[in-house]
Amino acid sequence: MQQQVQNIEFNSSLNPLKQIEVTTNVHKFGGSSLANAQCIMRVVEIIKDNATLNDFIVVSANGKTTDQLFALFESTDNKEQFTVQLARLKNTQTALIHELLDSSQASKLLQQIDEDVAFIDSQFTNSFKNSRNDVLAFGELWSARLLATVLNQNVCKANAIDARKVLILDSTNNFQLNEQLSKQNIVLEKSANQLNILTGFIASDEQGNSHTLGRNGSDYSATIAAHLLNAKNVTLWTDVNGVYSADPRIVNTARKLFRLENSVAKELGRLGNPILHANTLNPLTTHNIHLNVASSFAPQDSGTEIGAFGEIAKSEISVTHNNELIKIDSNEFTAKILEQINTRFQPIYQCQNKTCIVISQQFADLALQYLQEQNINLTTKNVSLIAVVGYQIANRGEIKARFKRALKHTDIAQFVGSSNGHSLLAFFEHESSVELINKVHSQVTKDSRNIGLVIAGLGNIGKRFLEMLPQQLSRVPALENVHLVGLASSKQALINTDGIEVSKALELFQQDSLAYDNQLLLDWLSQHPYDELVLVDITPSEQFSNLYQAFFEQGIHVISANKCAGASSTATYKKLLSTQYNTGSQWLVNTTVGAGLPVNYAINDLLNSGDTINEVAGIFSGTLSWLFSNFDGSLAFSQLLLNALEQGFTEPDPRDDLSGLDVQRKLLILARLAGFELELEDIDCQNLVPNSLIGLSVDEFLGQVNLLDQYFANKLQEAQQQNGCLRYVARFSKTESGYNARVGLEILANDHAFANLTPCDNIFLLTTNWYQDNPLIIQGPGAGRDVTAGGLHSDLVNLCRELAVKTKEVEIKGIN
Ligand SMILES: NC(=O)C1=CN([C@@H]2O[C@H](COP(=O)(O)OP(=O)(O)OC[C@H]3O[C@@H](n4cnc5c(N)ncnc54)[C@H](O)[C@@H]3O)[C@@H](O)[C@H]2O)C=CC1
Ligand SMILES: N[C@@H](CC=O)C(=O)O
Repeated sequence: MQQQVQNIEFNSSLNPLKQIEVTTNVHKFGGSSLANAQCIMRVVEIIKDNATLNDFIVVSANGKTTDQLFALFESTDNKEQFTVQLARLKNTQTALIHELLDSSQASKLLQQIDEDVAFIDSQFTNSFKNSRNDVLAFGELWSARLLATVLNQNVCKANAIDARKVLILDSTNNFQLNEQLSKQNIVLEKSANQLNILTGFIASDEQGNSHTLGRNGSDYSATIAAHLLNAKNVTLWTDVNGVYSADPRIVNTARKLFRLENSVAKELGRLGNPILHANTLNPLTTHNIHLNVASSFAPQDSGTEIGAFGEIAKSEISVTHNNELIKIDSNEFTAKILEQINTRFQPIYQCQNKTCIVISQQFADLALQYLQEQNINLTTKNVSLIAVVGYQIANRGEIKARFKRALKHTDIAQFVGSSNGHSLLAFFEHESSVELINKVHSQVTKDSRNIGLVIAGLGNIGKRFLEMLPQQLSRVPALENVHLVGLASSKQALINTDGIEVSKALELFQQDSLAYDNQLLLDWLSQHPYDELVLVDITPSEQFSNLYQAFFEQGIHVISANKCAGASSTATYKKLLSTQYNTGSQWLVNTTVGAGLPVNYAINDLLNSGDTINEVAGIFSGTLSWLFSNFDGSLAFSQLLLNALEQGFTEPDPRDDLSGLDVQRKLLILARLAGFELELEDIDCQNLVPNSLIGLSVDEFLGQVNLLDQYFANKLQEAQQQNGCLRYVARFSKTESGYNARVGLEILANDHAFANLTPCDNIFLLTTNWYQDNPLIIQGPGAGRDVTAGGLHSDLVNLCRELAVKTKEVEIKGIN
């Protein structure tokens, strides 16, 4: 959370950014994010929403400017072509300036552009001999100056910094960063209480010569700056909304990886991942700096976070491929040559016997030139790579086996594990086909998605659900990627994005849980780093069920034992269903009626198969079933009620059973499921709680529970006089004009189907078009710890099966 600090001066006439002290964050915007005036204004909005004063903003050149600057060097023998290209560059910049700035702000920048263009023009005559990097630097310089001026005009004070005054490379040490000098410089150059806009991509040496940090070097500039500034976060704002489990342009089941372990991200970069470049992560490893990849086109999406994470993030697997590699074989590599290759050309692979290396084609010319100078005999070959990457994946036998299975019948040239253990590499002497990459991805990831599980309510049923969880997770394949990440009671919550050890969950909850309120819970849930989040509501709380709307809006799936939302007003219920439908979140409510009995599923199946429900009747309360089956006068009614409470059948407040409210809610849930629209009040309900016991607390009620006894003794006598028995019955039937619905105490004949249940059993009698004369009956225990917790587990498995086949259309700006 960002820290608010008072008393820092800022230009109050402008829309101020949040002001913070101490921590600096670095935001880097790539060329496509700054391609035109609209993009730049979008970046300004992102900065307003996400940056704080004293942050560093690192920029690439606008759009294709760097490509166009490179193109100038190809026209050194054609002045006419050169002039046209230079004019195009100038026009792009002047148009941006005019579009974005007031005339007073624009004039200074326009004058600078004129001077810069004149300088570039002057270099044509000497074929850019010594000024190549100076010319390339203009891309980032223009971009930084423009953004700083736009921010000054619209948001807050901003200061453009030429990175050549800051980042100094050591010409005596392979042009490595001179850290000490660069650190001093960045402190000197940065302006306090302003935004500092640093040019990406460029640096200089001690003599003041300009250098570039290679293609995509701006990411590297950003992480270097973060390292020098001891920053907390670096966000790479780009045109994709994260790192995917494979290139989403060719693998349409690729899923976004919300969190990547540092070493895995580094390995992806090393192997040529198009988003994480090889050098980018190097400066981050010494401090605990978080790196985020996010889309400037969809800033509200959560991107990929890279850092030191625990087991869940470490279990992520991805597939990367690279068709632009070159394999160099030689028996004459010496240790010294290999060392040079390692430092200068970032080899992807080096064979154990040191007779071959594989490097990216990007370095091929330079590497071959270097090897020629060493006078060694070698052969070269173009190769391609498919790599499976994951934390210590080389030690995960089952992944290796699946990868090999996918490669069966291919003419693979070599299959090896990387020396760091984080990747398995398959090399081919031809381009890897799209089909093969898809096959490998599907085999090794099994298209699985990480599912976070949050349990709210750790009482009677919640505890049992939790007890059953370890065995379920290890036994049921559909739950393979389910991770317990949150626990909540009414006042305390424990949230751990790295997962809560299931076998010690209650213990950890007792030790580490913190006080929370609904807003805090919602804030956390809205930022969860999982593909899917499932919340199991095992509370009796209406107030908690009021959060469902927000859960569904965020795409969170809900499994309810809590009946409040299912029995809420028609308006609320309909809104929940439509939100849930629109966001694709699922809502499973099987245990709200009949505990683990599959009555909800049966009604759904009948409707899906074209049947119509005409009547629903039965005994829907385990507690009332148990009480009236056992109530023969030998024990007082109150004594039996306390026994039911003890056995976990009753609601937390047993008056919810006795009042009929629980049965009324269940009948409403079933009637709605059957397609009828009605309110709770439309169901006639007989309340068995005398007025004198209604307003009391649960404890007070239990203290005076014997006040129930006389009434029920009388009722029992009445039933016995009629040769019948007492049962609390729910009845719903369709009529010509609508429906009849009531729940209440009835005297039934002793041979009635509802009269001969095992105590605690529920019975549901469904009369439908197809089950007309001989209604469908579902009967069995309808309350209790095991059957209810078991029913919730059944919902969880069904939900996870459904989620496993869910494939999301990958939406990436600039791609589709
Ligand atoms: N007992 C049974 O056989 C069945 C129960 N159910 C339902 O299961 C739910 C739980 O029942 P029990 O475990 O018996 O209740 P309980 O009273 O033993 O436990 C309820 C738990 O919910 C927590 N809680 C209450 N308000 C909360 C809130 N606002 N936020 C987070 N947590 C909150 C409490 O701290 C407690 O941990 C109820 O909705 C009940 O209707 C459903 C089917 C069968
Ligand atoms: N109290 C309820 C519990 C299940 O919903 C019952 O007794 O049926």
